[in-house]
Amino acid sequence: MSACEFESLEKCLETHLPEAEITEVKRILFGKDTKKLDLPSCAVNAASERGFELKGYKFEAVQEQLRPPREIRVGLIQHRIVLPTDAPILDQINAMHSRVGEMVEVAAMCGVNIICFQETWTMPFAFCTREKQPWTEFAESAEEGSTTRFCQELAKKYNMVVVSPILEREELSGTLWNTAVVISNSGNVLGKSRKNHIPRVGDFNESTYYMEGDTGHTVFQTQFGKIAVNICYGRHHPLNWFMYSMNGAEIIFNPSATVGALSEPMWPIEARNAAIANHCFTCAINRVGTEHFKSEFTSGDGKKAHHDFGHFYGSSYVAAPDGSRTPGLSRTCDGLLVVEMDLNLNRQISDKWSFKMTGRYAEYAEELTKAVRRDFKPNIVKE
Ligand SMILES: NC(=O)NCCC(=O)O
Repeated sequence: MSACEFESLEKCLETHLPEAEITEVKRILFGKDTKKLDLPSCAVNAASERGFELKGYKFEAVQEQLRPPREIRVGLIQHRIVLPTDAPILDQINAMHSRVGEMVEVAAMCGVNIICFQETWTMPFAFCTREKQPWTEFAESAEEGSTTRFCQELAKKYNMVVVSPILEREELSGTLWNTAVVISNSGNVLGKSRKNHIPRVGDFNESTYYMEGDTGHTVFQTQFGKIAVNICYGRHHPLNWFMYSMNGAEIIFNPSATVGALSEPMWPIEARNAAIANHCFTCAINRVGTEHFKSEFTSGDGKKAHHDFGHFYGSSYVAAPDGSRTPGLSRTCDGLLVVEMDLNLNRQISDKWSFKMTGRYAEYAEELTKAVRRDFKPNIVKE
């Protein structure tokens, strides 16, 4: 079986492990069991008719005496590109709008309050090619572009916060950015968060296209909680997660595009670890499928030129501050993951483990300030 045919680790465990052992294996691998959500049959039927996986889970918190529960639902959407990469650009964008639109409608049936799409969701992940044309033509204004307009309609129609990661062209300067547009459930653009860390690994030649973000670690106060967006490669940087959390994020989304050969063993660990370390929820989203490009490109490793990036392995999941996590969506199919969470869990776990309280931030800040200077001398004691 090839990597792009293997459906999921969870399915494999369930198929092959004895009944008596599966509960213990899952407890050790995934933490406290997440209950399955009872999703409405209209949503289940619509997902099946429209050919995508629909899964729902619930993280619970203790009922407090003084604070009411803060239960909300998030939706994560992963999908493959709809049309071939050489179809006319507008057709590709429109096809993606239509696919994601029908998935968001199902999310609305499931009572989702905040939805997040995958990184640069309106286009193929063409940055492997290093060609500027035609790929930069997918870039749009974060405030006025057709994709933002489309998401504003969805947000208003379904009373849903929409996190829409796109390739952004800044209107005035023409500069390109990798940006998540955050649209309030009122339909207004609340703001945008630009990708802070640009990969320089494998075929991820993104530095050819856009710059490191200049929006810092913005947190967006929505009606359903405080959210932030740490785009893809930023998940390898623990301090990036940390800074969103320092600014008060209760949920950090990680819209991504990454391939199996490169990052799959890291995928289940990084966002989950960030949830633990920062006493918050994290939501990791990855696209699916293999995208074929007309012109061949090389990977600078002496191997033959090729037409694709490899397999994007999906496996989107949500992690909670207590270290538990949902099962992932499939590695191969389009899917919608609906997760109910009580945001009170963040403070409950913070009170239990106290990582935030016990962090020696003033000391780290002082030492880091020295460490980034040219005249820095590492603190090493020698005999
Ligand atoms: N899109 C992106 O930043 N990918 C980089 C590779 C990875 O972080 O797995």
